[in-house]
Amino acid sequence: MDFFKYQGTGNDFILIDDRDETFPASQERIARLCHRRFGIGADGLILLRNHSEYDFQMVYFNADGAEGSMCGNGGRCIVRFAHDLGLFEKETRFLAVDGEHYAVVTEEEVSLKMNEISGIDHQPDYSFLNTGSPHYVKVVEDVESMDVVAEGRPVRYDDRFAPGGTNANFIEPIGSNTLFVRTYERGVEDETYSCGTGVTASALVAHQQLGMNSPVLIQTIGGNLRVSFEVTADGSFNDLYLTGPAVRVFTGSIPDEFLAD
Ligand SMILES: N[C@@H](CCC[C@H](N)C(=O)O)C(=O)O
Repeated sequence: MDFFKYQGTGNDFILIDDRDETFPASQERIARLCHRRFGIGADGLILLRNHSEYDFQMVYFNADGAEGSMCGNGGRCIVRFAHDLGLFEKETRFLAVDGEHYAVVTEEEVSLKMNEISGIDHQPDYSFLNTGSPHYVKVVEDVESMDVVAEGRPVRYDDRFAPGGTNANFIEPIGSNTLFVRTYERGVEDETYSCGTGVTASALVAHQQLGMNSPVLIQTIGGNLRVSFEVTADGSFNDLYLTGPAVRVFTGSIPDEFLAD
């Protein structure tokens, strides 16, 4: 079976064209394919399937092999994949676990529309919101030198976010409208180079807590993204877009023994 590897600002994914629905999805198999020593290596695996009302459907699994909530960078990567497969020309609508998404591609970038966000829970030392996946966001000093795994893992498993847990983002303003964001990702159980739903959450928190305006520019370990949005009269965020590069990095074939039971 063929596979494709894409990355969006260093958040990397195995993409499978599963329009014939023959991929034998199991948690153990997907975790093995995502393993960086015993498999292909990736932060997640994404199936592209047919859907009668959309250009395609995205089915996302975290690196631990469990089906996940929405993945923003994965969403941008599957849009690039669908474009490479010739499923649309410039604009697309597809279905993901959190509903319909619209996206537009250029040569350099994929811009993905995220769902409207109605509220952010601001606590004294952190904020929490769901941008398709749950995100804790904390403003810190010197984010580049902090130990994201040591700080993020206890938050990910904290009782306040049980039973599902949360992703944990640490953000620092590095310009009037620019943030540096680092993320501990649930389901990868490590820091990733970038997290699209996390970056989106971070930009909205930065708007409310740090006075940043749309578009908020984001630096991650894996590259640059930007988040644009409109704020409605009731304080919700709509016309929310996550924009940045999404690139095919290689193609290959999964040996039959990996796919056999
Ligand atoms: N990398 C993702 C987030 C994927 C979901 C996350 N690991 C979770 O389980 O909440 C992104 O780019 O948004």
